[in-house]
Amino acid sequence: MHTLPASGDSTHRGLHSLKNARKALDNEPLLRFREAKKVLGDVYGELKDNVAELEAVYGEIKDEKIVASEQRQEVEAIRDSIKTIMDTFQRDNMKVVFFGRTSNGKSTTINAMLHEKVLPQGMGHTTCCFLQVQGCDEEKGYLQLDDNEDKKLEMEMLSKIGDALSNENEDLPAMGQDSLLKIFHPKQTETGENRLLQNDVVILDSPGVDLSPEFDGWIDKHCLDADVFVLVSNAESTLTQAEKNFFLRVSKKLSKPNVFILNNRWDASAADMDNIESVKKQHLTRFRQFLVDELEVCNEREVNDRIFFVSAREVLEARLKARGIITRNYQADGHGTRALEFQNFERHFEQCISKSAIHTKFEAHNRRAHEMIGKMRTNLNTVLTSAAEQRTNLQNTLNENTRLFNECRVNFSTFEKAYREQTERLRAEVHLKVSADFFEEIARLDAIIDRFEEPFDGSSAGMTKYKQDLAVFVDKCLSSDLEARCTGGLMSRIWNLENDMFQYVTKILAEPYQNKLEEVWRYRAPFKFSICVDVPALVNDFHEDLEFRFTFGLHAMIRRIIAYRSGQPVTAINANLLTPLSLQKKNAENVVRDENMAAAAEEQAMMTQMVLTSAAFLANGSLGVLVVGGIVYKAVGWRVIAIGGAAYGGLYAWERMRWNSSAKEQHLKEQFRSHLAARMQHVAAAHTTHCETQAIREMDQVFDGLRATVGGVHREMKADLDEQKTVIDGVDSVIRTLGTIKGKAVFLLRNLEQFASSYLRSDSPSSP
Ligand SMILES: Nc1nc2c(ncn2[C@@H]2O[C@H](COP(=O)(O)OP(=O)(O)OP(=O)(O)O)[C@@H](O)[C@H]2O)c(=O)[nH]1
Repeated sequence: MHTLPASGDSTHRGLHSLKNARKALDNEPLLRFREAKKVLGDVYGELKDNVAELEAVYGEIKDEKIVASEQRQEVEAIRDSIKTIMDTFQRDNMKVVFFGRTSNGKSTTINAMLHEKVLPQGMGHTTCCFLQVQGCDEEKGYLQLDDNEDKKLEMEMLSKIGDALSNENEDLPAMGQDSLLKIFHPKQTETGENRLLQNDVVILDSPGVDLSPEFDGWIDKHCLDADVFVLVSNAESTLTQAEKNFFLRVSKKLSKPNVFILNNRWDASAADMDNIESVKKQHLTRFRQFLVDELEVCNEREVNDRIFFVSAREVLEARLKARGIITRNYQADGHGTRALEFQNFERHFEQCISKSAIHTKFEAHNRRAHEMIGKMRTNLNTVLTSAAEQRTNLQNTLNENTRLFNECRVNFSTFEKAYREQTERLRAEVHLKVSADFFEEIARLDAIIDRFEEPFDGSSAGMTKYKQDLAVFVDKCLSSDLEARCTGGLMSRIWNLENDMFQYVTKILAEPYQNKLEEVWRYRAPFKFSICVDVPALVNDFHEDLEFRFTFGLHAMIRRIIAYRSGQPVTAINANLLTPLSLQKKNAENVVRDENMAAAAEEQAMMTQMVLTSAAFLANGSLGVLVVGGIVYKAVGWRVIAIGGAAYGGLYAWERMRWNSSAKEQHLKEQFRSHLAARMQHVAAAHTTHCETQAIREMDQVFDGLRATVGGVHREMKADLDEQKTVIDGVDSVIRTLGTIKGKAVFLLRNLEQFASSYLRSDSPSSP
């Protein structure tokens, strides 16, 4: 017995096993069915895996543009069809139906073919319903009623249920003639393997056709899937009309059924040696006529392999004896020839049933598999086309976005360069404007100071407070004036510049990102210069000089010279210049406040000393004075000297007369203005730089804000690009996977073609 791997065994998938075993299998037609079943089962198994893989791939693709619901549903439908076919596939078998009149020996023939007494037989026994024998993997056989598949009955019940004459079957379920009782007989028994059952052959025994049969019902219920019909006739009589009628109905319902005719009980004719050949000839003529002309199921050449003269009883008993079940067997003359004829029948029967079953069962499955693979390929092609289109779209979008991204980066660096140039230009403008405003404001100082109307108090404390208040007042006026001038003059310029920057950056950003910029821009406060002149600090070293001092007096002159030489306001020069330095140091608290001022005081003292020394030199050198006086006297005459002296004295008297409180206030204000103006000129450069810094800082802030936003946008764009690349990679991988599945489908198609040529083509060994 040849053993084949069980159907669905993946390690033996493919057709190669077939080729290797081809020769052996040609002699074992029943194995061909199993092998074909296995090969096609493997194809279906692979198709199922393929569809499952495809379904999983579709499941992962969320994009409806690639896989439309129509394609998904189609794959699900293919998956369900495969499952249904595979389920029926497992049940596919080779079916033979035995017909004939009562007691012609159908049961005996079946038992002989099974090498075992499976069905009850005997003269006293009449089969009353359809009995179907099929193999089971269990060790012990059992019965099953067709309409109650869940219930297993004991094998011992068989003779009671199947026997119409039994008295004990009254309490058993009523079995109509067309009802079916399934007999599951172990494929493997203690005495060996049952070849037919092992190879998926199902045998159906029928009630006698002479028992008022309902042919149509029988055929519809039990015979539509039959591969072979065996008519067991009695060699001692001829074919009855009932037998003929049955097969005429069969050949009407099934196109070209495979019919074998067994002339059973041929042993009974053995005694009549003289007539045997003429009887056989007579039978043959009738049967040929019936098969070829009436039924038209075979031609003259084939019919010889369809009619056999046998003795089922002899064969059965011989086989039972061979297995040691009985000790004596029935044999009549010529039993050897009949035994050979029976074997001949079995060989032809096996070839016929195998070929027929392969065709009827697997041709349809093969065609369905073709259709499903075709559908799957069309489905795959649709999805592949959509995927390719989607990929092109994605790639175009990616290219466009990459171009926008690069363009945006280049534009921003161009913008940055332009921004640097603009800021430098703005710096120059701020410099010009602020310094001009500042100097204008210095020029307007007397007007500001004149607006200060606090009553003037000449006392020392009153003076200090007056000066402090004046400083605060001027500071306030100056700061607000300068702020208003500078901001007013530059605000629109700065705002325009900022707006231009915003507009430019808006333009270089792609549309979806523009609103981000607007959000940043919307909450920006307008620019304003913050100006702090700090007048109190500037007039910190201011020392008013309200002593009456004649304009052309020595003291005033020295101070003016020192102020001129040191580049400081005259009011910053100590009033007590002629007081010795050692004495001044005792009042150091008031005069020298810090190291700088100490250094200034020391410098002033040195200058005073120098001027005084020069004056003393002139005064003390009497000879020099006399010489100079003489020269002057000689040059201009006494009248001019007298007029000069009178003018000098007159000037002194006039100035002395005008020296009152109001004059002091005016003097103080004038001194304050002049001191402040000089100080402000000193700090003008620092002030301008401070304003420039503010303007530049403002611009930098705006630029930084824009850069941060653009940077964020760039990061976002980059992330988008990366994501798009990932999506494209995903689509690529889908296309690759689908390509692989498509390749597998093509391979499966080839397998199906090969299957068809090996099993289904008319010139294949299995073809009928
Ligand atoms: N001499 C002889 N007797 C046979 C032969 N075949 C069957 N018989 C006998 O005929 C009788 C009836 O055989 P079955 O096999 O029960 O006949 P059946 O066609 O199954 O009858 P039903 O079950 O009633 O339809 C049995 O006693 C068999 O021993 C044969 O070839 N030669």
